[in-house]
Amino acid sequence: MERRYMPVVIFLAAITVGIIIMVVISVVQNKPLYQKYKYGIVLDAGSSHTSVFIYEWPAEKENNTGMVQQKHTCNVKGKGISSYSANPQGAGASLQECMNEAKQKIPAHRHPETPVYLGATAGMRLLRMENEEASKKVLDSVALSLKSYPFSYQGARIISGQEEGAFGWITVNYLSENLRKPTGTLGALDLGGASTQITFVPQQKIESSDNSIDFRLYGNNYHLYTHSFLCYGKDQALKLSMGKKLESTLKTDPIELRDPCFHPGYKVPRTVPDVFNTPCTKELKLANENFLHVGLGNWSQCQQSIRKVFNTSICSYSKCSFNGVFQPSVYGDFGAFSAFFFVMDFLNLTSDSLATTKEKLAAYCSTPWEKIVGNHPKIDQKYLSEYCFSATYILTLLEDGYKFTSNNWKDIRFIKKIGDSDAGWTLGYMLNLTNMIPAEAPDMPLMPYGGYVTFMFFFALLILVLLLLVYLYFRRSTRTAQKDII
Ligand SMILES: O=c1[nH]cnc2c1ncn2[C@@H]1O[C@H](COP(=O)(O)OP(=O)(O)O)[C@@H](O)[C@H]1O
Ligand SMILES: [Ca+2]
Repeated sequence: MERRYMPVVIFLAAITVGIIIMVVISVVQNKPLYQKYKYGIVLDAGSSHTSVFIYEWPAEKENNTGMVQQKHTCNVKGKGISSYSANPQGAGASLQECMNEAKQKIPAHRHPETPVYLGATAGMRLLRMENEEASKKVLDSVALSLKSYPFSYQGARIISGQEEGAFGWITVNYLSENLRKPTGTLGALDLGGASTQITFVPQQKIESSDNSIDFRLYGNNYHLYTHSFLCYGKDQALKLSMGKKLESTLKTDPIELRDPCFHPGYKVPRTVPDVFNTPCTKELKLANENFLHVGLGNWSQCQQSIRKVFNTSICSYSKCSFNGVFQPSVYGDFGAFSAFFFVMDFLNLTSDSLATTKEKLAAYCSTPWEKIVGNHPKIDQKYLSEYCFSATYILTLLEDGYKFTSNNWKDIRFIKKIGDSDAGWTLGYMLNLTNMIPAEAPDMPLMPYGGYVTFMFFFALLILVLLLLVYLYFRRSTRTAQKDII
């Protein structure tokens, strides 16, 4: 081969190698060239109501953190499934409207592969304690209803308090993309109507095995503390607290229950079984079944009365939250969701110091009931009348129960959603059951997307320049050759 062609050969070889590198990188980087979405459905059968969550994720990226998003939610009309104990068929029927909506929201060709899970929480735990047969019938009824849809039915069951706490923790940390980073995680505080959960990575040893859960996620080990207090959701706690007041006052004053946790001017006739119709309160045999529930609107007396539902005098560990339950010192930031958020957000108390929160709440509780109703004509009066109690309960639970202080109060973030997805146990439950959180970290793309685009751009530019140089070189050498001939 003539020597003058050597540079051409080298240029061509360089170009070929360049093209091969570009093709290889683009194949590795863009394995899925177009995105297909997959779906999953979880029903949260809570004590007060049932919600249907539809999740969506890119089919090829299901093992990456933060990829699963909430696409849609539907609130089932009426009360929670545990309220159908006398009419179990009604429980299954109640789900129809939301399940039909799910059929509309998910593309038909995905229906057969879309898993459906139903998890029932504390309302059903209480019904199971009260009447196991009835709780089975209710679960059978919702199972039958869910099986009639074209989705892939994966079961309807009562989840444990530990699962409820741990999956809530997984949800908030998955959505905050904390799981693949060496940085800290977010503790999870969930307040329901019938139970409440606290879950976090503690700094101290976990002294009771009931409160300890271990996970290996994306190559990291997590040693979690979790506890679920049955009967300490806000609706059952109200019954506990009213029950205590009734026990001490009805004997002397059988007509009126004077309650500092309700607004002055609030007066509602109630019956004793209204308060004692749950396994959380002991049955009281009282001749007079009717009483008048009268509000006093006194925040500090309200807090005093709520403190009585927390037993802090027994503890067989180095430290306890309440009722003899082991709890290490709270550590790190916390996401407080569900009713923690609903109540504190309604009262605009999500971003003040603990002292200011107490001051504002005291003023709110002492506001006359008439004025509260006038200010919020559209809010359901049952919810409205209970916000003073609920917020006082939340402060007492967090401060006296879990031992948050004015110093770490700001570590509690009252949240409803992270991105488009609700904070709650449902997402974590689905991620776990579909094995979407691998124990080991999945392969990362070769380079971040921005770096990839820049790289490809400059590489393409380089090849263009090389082609230009080859062209110029050829033109010059042919001209020289022609001159030589002449
Ligand atoms: O808009 C609201 N304002 C106040 N409380 C609410 C609102 N929406 C839901 N809640 C309350 O949140 C709680 C949800 O509890 P859930 O039904 O999940 O019970 P569970 O988790 O104990 O089984 C209930 O006490 C319900 O009344
Ligand atoms: Ca709940």
